[in-house]
Parts: sequence; structure tokens; C-alpha cells
Amino acid sequence: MVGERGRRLLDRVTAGIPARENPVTHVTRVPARAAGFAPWPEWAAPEVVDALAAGGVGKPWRHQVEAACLAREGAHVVVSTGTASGKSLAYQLPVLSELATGSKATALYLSPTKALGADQLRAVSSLDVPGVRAAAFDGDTPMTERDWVRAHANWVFSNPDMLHRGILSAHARWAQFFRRLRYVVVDECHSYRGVFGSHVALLLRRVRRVAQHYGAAPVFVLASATTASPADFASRLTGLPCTAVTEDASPRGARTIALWEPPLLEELSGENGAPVRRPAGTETARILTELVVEGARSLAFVRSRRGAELTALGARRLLSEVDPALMETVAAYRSGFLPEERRELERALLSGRLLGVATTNALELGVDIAGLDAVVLAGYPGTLASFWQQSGRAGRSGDEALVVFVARDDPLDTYLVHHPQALLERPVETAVLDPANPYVLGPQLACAVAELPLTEPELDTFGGSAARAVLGELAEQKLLRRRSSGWYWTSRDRPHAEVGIRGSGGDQVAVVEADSGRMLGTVDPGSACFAVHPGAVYLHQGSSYVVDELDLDTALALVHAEDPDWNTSPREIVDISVLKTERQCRHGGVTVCLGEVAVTSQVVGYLRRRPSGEVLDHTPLELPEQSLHTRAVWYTVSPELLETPPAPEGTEKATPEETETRVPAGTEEAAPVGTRAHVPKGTEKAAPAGTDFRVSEGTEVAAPVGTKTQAPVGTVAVVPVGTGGVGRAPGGAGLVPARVPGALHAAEHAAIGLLPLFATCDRWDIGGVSTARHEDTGEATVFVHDGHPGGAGFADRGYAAIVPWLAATREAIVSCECPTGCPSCVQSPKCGNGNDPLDKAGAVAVLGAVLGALRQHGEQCGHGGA
Ligand SMILES: Nc1ncnc2c1ncn2[C@@H]1O[C@H](COP(=O)(O)OP(=O)(O)OP(=O)(O)O)[C@@H](O)[C@H]1O
Repeated sequence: MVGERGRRLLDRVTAGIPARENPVTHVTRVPARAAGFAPWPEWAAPEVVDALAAGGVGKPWRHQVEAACLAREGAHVVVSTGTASGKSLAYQLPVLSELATGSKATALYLSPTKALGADQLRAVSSLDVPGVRAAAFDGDTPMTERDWVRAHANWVFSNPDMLHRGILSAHARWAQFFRRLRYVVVDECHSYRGVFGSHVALLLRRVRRVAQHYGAAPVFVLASATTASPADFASRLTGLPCTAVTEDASPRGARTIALWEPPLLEELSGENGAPVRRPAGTETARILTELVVEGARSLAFVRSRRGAELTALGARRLLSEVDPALMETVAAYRSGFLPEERRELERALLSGRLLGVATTNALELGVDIAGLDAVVLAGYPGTLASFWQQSGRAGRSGDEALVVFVARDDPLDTYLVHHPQALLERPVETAVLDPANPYVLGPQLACAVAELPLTEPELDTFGGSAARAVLGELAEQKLLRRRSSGWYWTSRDRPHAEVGIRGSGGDQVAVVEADSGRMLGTVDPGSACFAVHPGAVYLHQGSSYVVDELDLDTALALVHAEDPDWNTSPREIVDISVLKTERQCRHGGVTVCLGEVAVTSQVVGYLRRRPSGEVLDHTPLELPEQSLHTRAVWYTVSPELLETPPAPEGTEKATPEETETRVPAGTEEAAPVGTRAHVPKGTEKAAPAGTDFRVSEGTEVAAPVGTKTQAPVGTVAVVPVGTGGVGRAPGGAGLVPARVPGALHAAEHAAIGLLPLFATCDRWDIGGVSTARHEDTGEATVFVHDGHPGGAGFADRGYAAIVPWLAATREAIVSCECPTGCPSCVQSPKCGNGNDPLDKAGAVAVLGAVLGALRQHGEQCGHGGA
């Protein structure tokens, strides 16, 4: 049932749309929740309680007290509750109480962004608790203040970057601070995922080690948005056993959630003549306008900075036609605003002076804005945690609120608006990180050794054998020396400045404005040809630039300010070769593998397109080949399974009689680089393959430790005997060979689009290659690989969740109403082949056949349930 106010707002935003064009695919209501209180703990310092009460916290909520008490007792704790559920108080209470009692203890607060750290510092300072000397130590802290902070502050607010470069690298100057370190607060810890998360996990181990050196063993208090298995995640991040507090006792107003799919546009066509939908930003501007007219205080989350500006502009333009006085009640917000501007915006929204704000995810973290009447999300924000974090800004005050999720033209969004349970009923995903990635472990261990010699017993903290292997390599490179007492740094220079913790390492390419010489930002060397090739449109803090020149030798991209009304999408040729197969599982005619691969890519040109998707032209480029050593999940499909007609309904699940034999997994040797062999798209139509669908979270598998110097991980594959024959297959794809390349290519694109549903990655963090016959596997193969050297755990996650992932992929394609493929299903915005060939029906047929085979044998391989 939809609540009164929610229905009224929803009716308002759908007003005037003919029923047959109704974009709303699903409506649900999340009920209100009453607050659950607990008394202040006895140990809480009265000064702190008084200050918090003066700040509006009359009585603490249960989860706040539970987490605070655990921390006070010395347990490492993670509080993982909803948006604006008062997580800050869970760590403020024990830290402030400790400092207020005149103890000599110190505390360290870490946040993923400087802005959030500044907000939290301001909140703590405004409590004005006697004895608390809180101060920031980040990139903005003036040199003149730094000595004071080191010597006198007892609560230091910093971030992982500064901790790495400015604190740990000079820990002797922080000796007193470390000696007294009682608490380490890790705020918004769910944002430490992927390569960055893996770096932070090792950084926190370095903090523990340095603190231990000075005689301290701090308690870790972590705050996280709602995530699945927060205790496991916090333990992986800190390397310590952590207790989770997850029962959210903060009050929440009821919310109506509507899923919205913009219509296909008849008048426009995109790449290869594919239909395009009305852009999510345009649709969001329209919805925002209606909400503002209704007087609803609303926030619209838009994925890009430019998108946020355009959405606000669009809403203002529409409002100018309705009621010009309302134009001034709409604004855009993006990162880079000054703290005062943010405060002003918060106040204006809360007071109702501003009614509509379009923002990037800059307003997702650490902004005290809650209790809004409506939130509109233009596109899936990448993770369920973010989805709930953003939608949680609506409906705190007990009043009914509206949340509208507007799908972008992409397979994951299409899938979600047609499968509401995948968005609304699934447990929030665990953030994926892999501290054993040798590309992360290497530089982190170099820093650790440079900080303090590393002894053998300490290796367990850094991953045991994986760390030993990496240290051996560093010793061979003469960066450190092995002695009987441990590993020692040999150089006078510290490695910290060379180690970037947010990227993949290597020399970052500097993006510089040619006229002014101003450095705008940096780009990973591996993605420079893709992101800042000559002619590329480069966005920085809401401003647009066009790249004039890319010099990879000097790691420099020169740009000029220009805001054209088109975007660019690079075109590249990608090859992949298998270096090591770590896990392999055969299912009839399908083999699923996980392992190491070498990906070589070359950007060969780019397309210019209008925001509507319309393609303007193609420009060729000559850029060098790049190579990436990373992890991939891949599946191969036998020719028999590809050709065999689909099984009639109901016969798929027949179990063949079979015996099993165990054989060693794939070989270790590097094989020659495979090339794509695309064959023009055929015209024959495949019959739909009918498989059931149910989303379920795949089981988490520990990533096998994969270093170059390690012995192969000894997994065995289960091979059903005699299942290769046509008669044994559970139903094939029924494709003539000419259709196979397009079918695999389409299946690969959609799978890349859907992996973020199972691994906390962005589709830009991963890549893929498909080929009708790969030289290393000898069969039709679809690869999906991590986009960072050494991987970040995404491929591992795909392997673990192969069945639900491919089932969701197939469903996303089937759900899309377009006839032969569009950006909502099988076209990819970053396709190196110009989305050609693509065979939508063929992809459905291949995925149906693959799933049929996987489901017959899936359990034996321990893949996530189907
Ligand atoms: N027990 C309480 N009673 C009333 N208000 C509270 C209580 N605890 C916290 N608040 C208020 O709730 C708001 C949100 O608190 P806080 O920013 O700590 O939440 P959060 O969970 O960290 O939010 P986010 O999801 O943005 O990270 C603040 O204005 C805070 O003062």
C-alpha cells in the first residue's frame, strides 16, 4: 500500500503522462520505525553528556550505546546502520569521555575525504568538551600548525593519504602521539573497496605495527553504511577481530519507493541505429520540477558533476515556464564547495528556502541533511550501500517521503527497474578488497619496512606467504636486505612519496591546463590512453576540458577549457592471454575458470556523441599498446553446446548419469596472446532459451593468493565423464557459427554491466574480451577481467557468483524491450569495437545454454546458488 503523502507526490510527478507510457515499473512502501533509546552509560563523562544534550541529543539510541560500550571495553567494533542514524556518537562518546577525564590518551580519526574529516572535526569542536584538543592534519593544514598538532593535539583528524605520506613516514616525530594512541576511528569504512581499499587495509596494519612499536594497542572503531557481513569486512580491513553492531534504533519516517524507466525516444537513434532512451538526467530534471512545484524539499543524485549542473539547469528552465519565482529555489551542488557553502546549502534546504538540489554523490557522505520530502536517484549509484545511503536522506522526520530511482540507459539499471527485488530486497553487498594483491602488497611492504625493520613473526599480519614472496622480490631488486633478524630498508630515501594509494601505481599522468600551467588532476598510467587521449573531453570539478596532447614519456596530458555539446568514447583493440588458471570447473560443455591474465589494449580512435547518444563522427588515433597483468573470470562454451538446439521447456533439468574424475587444474605456462576473431553477425533468429531466474548472493570465497613467485594453487576440477556429446547437453544455444561472435560479444557486455550487482565495483573498474575461438582455451570464450594490475577481487567475486551473475545478465537482456540491442542491454559505452557485432537474441541463447549447463553441475563446484 502506498502512503498518503508518498502517493500524492508520486501522482504529481507522473501527472500528464498517458497510462500506456507510464514509466513507473514498481512502487513499494518502506514503513516507519520508532526510536529505541538506551540510558547513557555510567562511564560516559558528564561534560560529554551535557555537551551532546545541548547539541540536541537528549537520549542516545540503543545501537549508539551498544557500540560505544564495546569500544570502551576494548573490543574492536564496527557500527553499520542506516543513513543519519547517529553513527558519529558511537565513537564520539568513548573518545571524548576518555579525553575529558584528563587521561593522556590520544585518538586518530580517518575519513575517506578531507571534506568529511573537516565536518566531523567541526562537530567535535563545537561540543567544546574541556580537555579535548581536536585538530586536523591533512593536506590543507598549514606547515606552521603541523608542529603544534603533533605536540599537543589529542584527537587528530586525518585521511588515509596523509596518514601514509605525512604521519607514518615520519612516525618518530609522532612518537608521543603513537605511544598514547587509544582509539583509531575509521569513518565511512565501506568506501574502502577495490584497490584503494586494499591499500587502506595494509595501511591500517602499518598503523597497528607502528603503535605497537611505541607500546600502544589502539581499539578500532569503524562506522559503515549498512553492509552485508560488516564484522567480516571490518576484520579484513583492520586485520583484527571486530564485533558488529547492526540493529538500527534510530527513528525513520515511512518512504514510498518508485522505480522509473524513461521511455525510448522514437526520433533519435544511437550507435549502429540502436534506439536510445530519454536521458536519466533530463527525466530527473522534470521530476525535480514537479516536486518543487509541490513544495517538496528534494535532493536529486546525479552521477557526474556536469550532469548535476545540467539537471539543476533543466529544472530551473522548466520552472521558469511554470512560476519564475521558484527558479531560485533550485541549485546544483558538487564537491569542491567550501565548507561554509555546504553549511549554507544544508541550512537552506532544511529551512525550505531551497527546495530542489541536484548533486553528485558529494552529498552522500557526512552531510547532516535528512528528513527531506523526496530523493531522486538518476541512475544506480554503483552499490546498494550507496542506494540506501542516498535514499535514506528522505523521510526522517516521521513524515511520508518519496524516493524515485530513474534508470539510465544501461543494462544494470534496466535490470533493476524490472527486478525490484534485486534492488529492494537483497542484502547490501560486502565491499570487496584484496590486500594480497602483489601490486598493492609490494609498495605497502616497502613502506612498512622503511618505517621499521620487518621481522618474521610480523609477516602474518601482512598475509604470510604472499608477503614473504613479495619481500623476496623486493630484496632481489635491492630495495631491501634480508638479515637474520628480518628485512631492512637499504636506501636513504623513503618510498612513501612514490606510492599512490588511490591508484594502481606507476607514474601518474598529470593533466595540466596548457594556458595557465595549472594541474587539474592525475590519471592512472594504465587508463591514460583511454581517459585523456588527444581529443578526449575531460571533466574536472564540474568544468569541461578538451585534451590537446598526451605525452606518455613525460606523463603529461595538456588540455584547454572547452565545454562542447558532445562527449567522447574511445575505441580500442583488446587481446587477452591466460597466464595461470587457478580454479577451473567443468559443467558439461561449459568450463568456468579463474586466474591470471595478460590484457593488451590499444586505443585506436574515438567517437564523438551528443548526450542523447547520437554519434557525430569517428576519429582515428595512433597510440601505443598498453599491457595489464590482472585477474579474470572466464567461461568457455563447446561448439556442440553452441550449435545444439535449445532443449524444449521442462527437459533442462534432467540429470545425466555420470561418474566423476578429478584432474589437475589448468597449466601455469603463459600461452601466446589470443586475438579476437569476430565474424559478421548472422541473421538467423535463436529461439528463446527458457531458464528460471532467482537472485541470490553468491558465497564469498577467499581470494587465492596469486603471486608470480608462488606455487600454483592446487585446485582440482570436477569433470563429468562423457558429457561432451550432443545428446547429453542440457539444451544448447542453437546458433550457426556466424552468429557466435556477436552473441558472445553481447553476452560479455551485459555481464560487465551486471557484475557491479555482485561485486562492489563500477563497470569502469572491469573489462572484458570475447572470442569465438580463443587460442588458449581452444573454445568460444568470454573473459571478464579486473581493470587494475593484480586485480582487486572483482573477478574472484564473479567466479563465486557465476550462476546468479549470468542469470541476472540474461534477465537484463530479456527485460529490455528494444528489438536488437541498445545501451540498456547489450551495447557498452566503452566498447573497443564500436558495439559491432552484437547479437542480442544470440546472447540470450548462449546465456540460456550456459546457465542450463551450470545449473546441472553448479553445486559440485560450489558456485553461488542459482
Ligand atoms: N540519539 C540521538 N537523538 C537525536 N538526534 C541524534 C541522536 N544521535 C544523533 N543525532 C543527530 O542525527 C544526525 C545524524 O547523525 P550522524 O551524522 O552522526 O549520523 P551518521 O549515521 O553518521 O550519518 P551518515 O549516514 O550521514 O554517515 C545529527 O544531526 C545528530 O546530531
